Amino acid sequence: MADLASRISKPSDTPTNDAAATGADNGNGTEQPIDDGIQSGLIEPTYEVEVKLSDLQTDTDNPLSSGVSSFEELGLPKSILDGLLAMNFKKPSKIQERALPLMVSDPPRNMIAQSQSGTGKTAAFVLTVLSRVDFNKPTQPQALLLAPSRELARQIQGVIQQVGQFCENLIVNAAIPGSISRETGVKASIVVGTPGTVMDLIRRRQFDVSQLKVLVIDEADNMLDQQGLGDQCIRVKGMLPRTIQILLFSATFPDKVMSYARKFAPNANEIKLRHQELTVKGISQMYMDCPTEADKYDVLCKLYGLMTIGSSVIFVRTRESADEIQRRMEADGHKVSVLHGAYEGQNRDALLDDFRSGRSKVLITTNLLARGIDVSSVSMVINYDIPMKGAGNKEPDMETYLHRIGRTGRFGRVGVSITFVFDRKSFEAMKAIADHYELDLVQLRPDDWDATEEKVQQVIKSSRARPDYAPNVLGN
Ligand SMILES: Nc1ncnc2c1ncn2[C@@H]1O[C@H](COP(=O)(O)OP(=O)(O)OP(=O)(O)O)[C@@H](O)[C@H]1O
Repeated sequence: MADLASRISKPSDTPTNDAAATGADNGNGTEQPIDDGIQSGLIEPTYEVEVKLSDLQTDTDNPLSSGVSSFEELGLPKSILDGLLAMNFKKPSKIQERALPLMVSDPPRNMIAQSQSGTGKTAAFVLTVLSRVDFNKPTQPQALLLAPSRELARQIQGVIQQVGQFCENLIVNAAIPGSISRETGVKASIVVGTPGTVMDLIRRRQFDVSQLKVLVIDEADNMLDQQGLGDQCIRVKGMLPRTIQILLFSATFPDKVMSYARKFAPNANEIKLRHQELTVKGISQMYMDCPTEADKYDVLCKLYGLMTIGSSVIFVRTRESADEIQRRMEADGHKVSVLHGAYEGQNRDALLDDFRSGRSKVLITTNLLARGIDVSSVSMVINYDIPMKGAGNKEPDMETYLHRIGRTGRFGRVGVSITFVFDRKSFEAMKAIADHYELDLVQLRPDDWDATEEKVQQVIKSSRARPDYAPNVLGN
C-alpha cells in the first residue's frame, strides 16, 4: 500500500492543486409544495465580487477571464444588464463570453457547452433564456430548464429572478414535486424543473409547451445518461416543439455521453475542454491515508475544527451512512446537518437554505448535491467515501469526483478537497482519478496531525484572505 501511496503522492508545502467536479444524482425524493418565485424563501446568494476578481479576469488562461471587457459588448438588453450590475457581475467569464454570442444569435442554434465547475455556466444560459422571452406574454411558457435535483432547480430559479429582477412581468415557476397547483397549472414564461415532474405536468395538460422556444439541460451528461435520467429527458423532448433551441451544459461530457448529446442537440455549436483542463486551479486536492475504514470516522472528527472555519460538505455513498455519521458526530458533541433524497421536500429546502446562509456549517450528503450547488462559503469538501460507479461499484467515478470537489473553489475562490482512502481498492481508485486528470495530489497522514493541520489551514486561511492570495493561485 505504501508503494501505491508513493505513486500517487507528491507532498508539497504549497498545496495548490485542483479539479473541477461532476456527480450523479437525482432529486426524486418525496417532495412538498413550495411557493414559486421570490416567495420561495430561497436565500439569495451574496454576489460580492472581491476587488481582485478583475485581476483574475485579465489572465487570459483563466476560465474566469474573457476577451471582452463588459457585458454591454455582448449586446444584451438594458433590463438584463441592469440585473447583472445589481449582482456586481462586472465582466463575463470565458464561457459567458464564448457561448453567449452563439446562443443569442438568430436563427437560434443548438449548443453543447462545457466549462469548469464554478465558472458561470448558469448565468450564460440564464442570459440566453431571458433574451429569448417575450415578457408581454408573462404566463405563456417560453423556456424550459431541466436540472437533476430539486435543489439545483430552485437555485437556477433564484438566479433567473436575480438576473431578471428588472425585466417587467417576469414569472418563473419551479416544476418540482408539489410546487405547481393542480387548479392553475404552469403559469409562467420560464419553467425550471426536474424531468419527472415536468413530464407529469405535460401529460396532465397542466403545462402548455406549444410555444416553448428554448430548452436548457443543465448537468447534461448526467441528465442524458441512459443509466440515469436519460429516458425521462428524451420523453420530455419528444413532447416539445421540433424547432426548439437546445442548450446542453456541464463541466463534464464523457465521450460516450457526448456522442449521444450530439444526437439530442443536432448541429450544435460546441465548446469543449480536454480532461486535463477540467480542474479548477483554486482547489487544493489532497487525500487522507486512513489506516482502516473504521479509522475514517476518527479522522473526520479530528478535522472537524478545520471544517467549521468556512463551510464544508462531506460526501458519503449512501443515505444510511450519512445518517449514521450524523448520529455519531452529534453524540460526540459536533454540530452537523444531513441532507439526502429520503428527506421530504420542504425539509430539504430548509436544510439547504440553512447551509447557504451559514446557519449550519457542516453538511453531510450523498451524490444528490454533488452537482451544481453554488455556496461560495464552502472552503472544504470531504470525500468520506470515494465516488465509485458501475456494477458492484468497481470503477472510480471520475465525473462525480470532479463535480463533488467543485462545490468549493467557486468563481476564483480557493478551497480544499480531501478524499479518504484506506485500502487497495480506494487507493487504486484515487490513483486512477489522479492519472485521468493529471493531478498532483497532496498526501495527508493521520499520524502526523500537525502537518495535516498546517497544510489544510494554509489553504483555508488563504481563502479567507483571498484578495491577496487568489491571483497567485489562479494565475500560475
Ligand atoms: N461574470 C461573473 N462575475 C462575477 N461572478 C460571477 C459571474 N458569473 C458567475 N458568477 C458567480 O460564480 C459562481 C459560480 O457560477 P455557477 O454556479 O454558474 O457555476 P457553474 O459553472 O454552473 O458551476 P457547476 O459546474 O458547479 O454547476 C456563482 O456564485 C455566480 O454568481
